[in-house]
Amino acid sequence: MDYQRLLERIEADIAPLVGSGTPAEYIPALATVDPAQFGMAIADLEGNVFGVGDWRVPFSAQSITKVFALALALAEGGDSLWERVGREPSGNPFNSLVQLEYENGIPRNPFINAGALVVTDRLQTLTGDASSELLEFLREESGNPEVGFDAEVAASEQENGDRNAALAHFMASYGNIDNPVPALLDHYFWQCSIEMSCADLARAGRFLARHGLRADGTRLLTRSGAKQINAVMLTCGTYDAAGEFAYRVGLPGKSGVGGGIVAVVPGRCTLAVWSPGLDSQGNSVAGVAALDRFTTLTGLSVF
Ligand SMILES: NC(=O)CC[C@H](N)C(=O)O
Repeated sequence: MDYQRLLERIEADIAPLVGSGTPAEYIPALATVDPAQFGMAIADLEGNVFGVGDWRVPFSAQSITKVFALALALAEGGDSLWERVGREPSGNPFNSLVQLEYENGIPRNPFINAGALVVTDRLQTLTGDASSELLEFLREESGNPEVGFDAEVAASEQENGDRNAALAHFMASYGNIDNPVPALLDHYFWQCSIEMSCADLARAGRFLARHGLRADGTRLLTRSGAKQINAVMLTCGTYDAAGEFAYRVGLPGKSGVGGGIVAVVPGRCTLAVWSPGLDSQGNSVAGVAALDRFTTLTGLSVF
């Protein structure tokens, strides 16, 4: 398949949508990003990367990092993580508190903030330095040693982090957080602040398309483990829009409020798209439309 021509067609098709929606306003450092940007990249399993638009521009990966943190926590600590976090869609906004009390401090899934805090807590216990471990992993998988934290975004999240702090303290009251909450929040905010381009993210996500094999050919996850993460991405990766995303795109995907989305075609390729304007559920308007075009034009969905 000529991925380059395909990407150019998609870019032209969705051009009218670039700039629609609004960048995340609750994190001030993200609110000022120019919404009129769009990039998209495809990394195939032979090592090629194709891209259009702003595909080499680093942006705030935000919740996309939750997939990589989950993969690491499962690879290093095994399935006991699932005793502390579920695998069901929440049907609620990503930063919602409402289910936690009547579900005894067990978050619905690892991709809403509450669940991601549990995953980072687990990774912190396993490694002693969750955010640095994650950064190192992302550098290795993307092949880009320049991937780094954005200190301004991390500080902005910390200063406006009451909701995440509330989630973490509330889960700690149920015994579902092992580390001191301030240290956990620190690692979580640094994790969310990691800056990557579409090219970096498409490369870094290839282990999900390669059934668990890392960039260097070693195994991170079993074939079944990779399938399981892809399945949770499909059902929970875009929060309370996961049903709509599956309907339109038909691929496992994980979004972030920086406007990025990573999607996986198992056995074939990984896609990353970025455009900062978000819809009301926190997913990139032009990004979802571009992935919708991709599966519509190619038939490469999991269905
Ligand atoms: N959906 C997201 O990307 C949310 C991540 C953001 N850092 C938060 O914790 O609120």
